[in-house]
Formats: sequence, C-alpha cells, structure tokens
Amino acid sequence: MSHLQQEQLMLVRADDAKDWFYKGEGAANIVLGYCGSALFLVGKVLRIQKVAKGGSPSPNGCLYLSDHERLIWKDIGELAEPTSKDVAATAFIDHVMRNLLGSKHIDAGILVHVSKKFLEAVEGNIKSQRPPWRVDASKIDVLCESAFLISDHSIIIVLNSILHDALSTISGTPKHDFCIAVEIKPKCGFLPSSEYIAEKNAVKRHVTRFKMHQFLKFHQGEISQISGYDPLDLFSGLKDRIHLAITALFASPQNNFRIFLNGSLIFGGLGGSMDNTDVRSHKSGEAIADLISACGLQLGSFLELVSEAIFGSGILDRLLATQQLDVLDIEGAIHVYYNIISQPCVVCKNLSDAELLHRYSLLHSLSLEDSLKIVREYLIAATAKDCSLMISFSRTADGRNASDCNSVVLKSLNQSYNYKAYFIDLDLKPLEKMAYYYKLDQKIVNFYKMNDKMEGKPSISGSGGPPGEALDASS
Ligand SMILES: O=P(O)(O)O[C@@H]1[C@@H](OP(=O)(O)O)[C@H](OP(=O)(O)O)[C@H](O)[C@H](OP(=O)(O)O)[C@H]1OP(=O)(O)O
Ligand SMILES: Nc1ncnc2c1ncn2[C@@H]1O[C@H](COP(=O)(O)OP(=O)(O)OP(=O)(O)O)[C@@H](O)[C@H]1O
Ligand SMILES: [Zn+2]
Repeated sequence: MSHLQQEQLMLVRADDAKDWFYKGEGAANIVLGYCGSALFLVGKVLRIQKVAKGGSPSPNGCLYLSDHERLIWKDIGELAEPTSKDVAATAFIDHVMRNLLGSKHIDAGILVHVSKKFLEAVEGNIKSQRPPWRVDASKIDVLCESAFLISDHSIIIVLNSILHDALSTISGTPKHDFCIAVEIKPKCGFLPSSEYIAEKNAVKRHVTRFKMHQFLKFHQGEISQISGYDPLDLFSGLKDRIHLAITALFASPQNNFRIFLNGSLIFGGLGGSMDNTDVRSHKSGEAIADLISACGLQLGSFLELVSEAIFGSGILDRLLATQQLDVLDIEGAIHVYYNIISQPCVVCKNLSDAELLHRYSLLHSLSLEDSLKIVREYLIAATAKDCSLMISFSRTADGRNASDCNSVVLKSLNQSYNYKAYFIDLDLKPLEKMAYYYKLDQKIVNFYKMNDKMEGKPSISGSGGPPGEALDASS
C-alpha cells in the first residue's frame, strides 16, 4: 500500500512530500500536483492552507466560524454547526455554490489528513519555486491538520492515466494526444446600480471595479502595466466581445489568465498578481505560440477556441447571476453588516450629509432576518467575484468524444475539441472582511477619481507606451 492510505486518506510521512510538486498559489492556499505512483492520486492536486508570516498558525487544524457567521449561514446544514472551517468550506461549495453555478462545473474535493511532518517537508521542498514575495508574506500552515484533494482541472483524464494506455489498445477508449487548459479569473462582470452608492462615487456606475482597481494596483507597484481587459466584454454573452476579452487577457495576464500544457504552466504568473516578478509571465508570445503549435494549434486559433467554449457553454451567465446577488453594493451592505454585529455603524458615524444619512437609516431599520439575507448574498457574490474558471481542452486521437466532456467546434479549422470547465477557489469569505471591503472600495474609487481629474492616465496594455506618469508612486 502506498504511504498515503486510500481508506484513511492520510498523508503522514515526511517522505510522502517528494511525490508532490509546486503547482501554484493564491493569497490563501498553496496547490501541489502529484507525481508519485499511487493510482488514485494521479490527476489530483492537494490544496493546502497558508498562514501569514507573523500570524499565528491554526492550533489543531483550522478554526471555527464566528457566532455571527453561524447566524448568517444557519440554514445551510453543516455551516451552522460549530464544525471546523474545512467542513464549512465543503458545505459552502456543496450547498450554496453548487446550486448557483451548476454541479457539472463544481468539484469541492475531499478532505485528507495531513501531518505536521509532511507539511514541513513540503514547505522545504517547494520554497525555491514559490514567488519570493509570496514566501515573504506567507507559509504553509503546518498545524492545519487537513488539506483538500481535488481533481487537477488543468488536465483531462478519461481513465486513470496509468491504466489508460493499456486499456485504449484493448477496448478502444478515446485517447488524448494533448491537453491544453486556461485559467481565467474574470473578477466582477457588471456595473453596480445600487441607490446606496453616494453621488460622489457615481463613477462606479460606469467604470468597472476591475479598471479602477488596476490604477490603484499600478500606483502601488503591484502590476507593471494597466490591463486592457474589460470584464464587461467577457460577460457580454457576445462572441466577438468575449474574444476581445480573451485577447486582452493574453496581452496582460497578471493573475487573471494562465495557460497550461499537459498540466504544466506555460503562460502567466505563478502565485498571483505581482506580474513582474515571475519569468514565466515574460515568456515571449513567440515561445508560447511554438509550444501551442506543437498541439497543432496556432496561438490565434487557441484563443478563438477558448472564446468559442465560453460563448457556447454559457458558463459565465450563471457566474454573473451569482455575482449580482450583490444588489446593494458595499456602500449599502456595510450598514446592514453593522446591524448584524450589533455595533454602531462606523460609516454613518462619520457622515454629515443628511440626505444620505436618511437613506442609510432605512437600511439600519431592516429586520435581522432581512439583514442576514443581504449580507449572506453579499458574501456569496464576493466569492463569485473572486473565483477562477479552468477550461481544459483535448482532441481525441481517433476523433471521438469523451463521454463526460462537452465539445466545441473551431470553425476556422473545422476541428472539434473536447472540453471541461470547472470553477476553482470557491472559498467562503469571512464576515469580518466587510469593513475591509468598504475601505478598499472607497480607496479604489477615490484614487480613480483623483487621477481622473489629473487627466493623464497610465497607458493601457498593448497600446505600446510606457506606463503614464500621472500614477507614478510619487504623485
Ligand atoms: O478584493 P480584490 O478584488 O482585490 O480580490 C482579492 C484578490 O485580489 P485581486 O484583485 O484579484 O488580485 C486576491 O488575489 P491575489 O492575492 O492578488 O492573487 C485574493 O483572491 C483575495 O481573496 P482571499 O483574501 O484569498 O480570500 C481577494 O479578496 P476578496 O475581495 O475576493 O475577498
Ligand atoms: N483543481 C485545480 N486543478 C489545477 N490547478 C489548480 C486547482 N486548484 C488550484 N489550482 C492552481 O493553484 C492556484 C492557486 O489556487 P487557488 O486559486 O485555489 O488559491 P487561493 O489562495 O485560494 O487563491 P486567491 O488568491 O484567489 O484566494 C490557481 O491559480 C491554479 O493555478
Ligand atoms: Zn450606517
């Protein structure tokens, strides 16, 4: 039996760590791919929680939901129970996000037990591959006793890959000659229209949060250029605009776009938005085109294929509807949050505008049930605004479709491809983040307004020029 025992789903020995390689990370988790020989782990990734450096690791596994959070999620089975955050995370995906986004595109994974020894060995093995700024900020939470085992959505496995070759000769199982996948973090795909947005922030009704945030990120040195990607294009439901969005994402991938070839990252940054720190994001367009053409696809055709799959699947329609559960915008939801935590509203406390105060007083007079519903839906929408979509494509060698895949035809080549689409990173957002959301929102909009007045805007990616001076950190 392997060092990981299937019946107990435990990764305990330090020696088990060598079978796992660094695949990527976000702000909260590190994801490892499997390169060992246990059949039931082939094609899986392990998603391990991180802890901020200097922050206290979680004693005895992951923490519990707060009392207020349990109140918010009281109707959702295990979410209301005083179980660990891991159990809550699975319940949130299974009972909330699955219904909203569709079972076919959701994979909550399973919880496996991981030992401190195993996690410490992993930490040592992967350190040199992590982006340095992520290493400075966070490390694996070695006291967290569980991790998620999830299918690797950057590959398509028809059958267990080890059995696959053997079986395909015997039974004619479709065999894939390559697998190419994209990961897209679409961010918020609509413009808010809430009556609770203050008049001074009216710009939020016609400029996307993504675009405004780009200006702040650029100013803070988090990105090296302003992206030309417009989430409204991606979510438009129109083929040409979707294609425009995919092209813009390719031109400026940041943490919004990645390409994997047979499970390996070939384009886009590892580990997040600091796009200027990772050599992979600087691989030339030509090198990527060469890698992709080894699969018989020109780069342009590949981007067309991705657009076609997004358009044909309609998968973003459900994501958009889920994001739109944020009806009041944070400028409305923040007041309701203070109703729930039964504390004086910090926003109203600092307001002198009588008309606005009156408007917000209506929110403060809502019942607890109504307040809970509003904040619950705000948090669900926050997850939908931050998740990513992975779409993996393959062409079967004998031209047949794998039964569990959808198919898309690339008209320009008259070629059909199998694809699977999955949402990843459907984490439940902590309630205590509401105050931070409000602050960040105001920071983003204030910064954008300030620079709008100064007229000189940084250049958009692909327009050729260097970043503009108006947003230089010293300005
Ligand atoms: O607030 P945003 O829009 O900047 O989103 C955060 C993301 O930043 P982004 O702008 O996508 O680069 C941020 O991504 P990066 O760390 O920048 O890759 C996280 O996804 C963060 O979520 P969490 O703290 O891990 O739960 C995200 O926080 P949430 O707002 O989704 O809670
Ligand atoms: N099921 C999966 N299959 C393949 N790759 C995955 C999978 N889950 C995550 N990854 C890779 O690992 C990276 C980090 O994972 P994830 O987005 O879940 O981390 P996170 O810390 O929760 O992110 P965020 O910063 O958005 O909170 C992803 O960007 C993706 O490249
Ligand atoms: Zn208030």
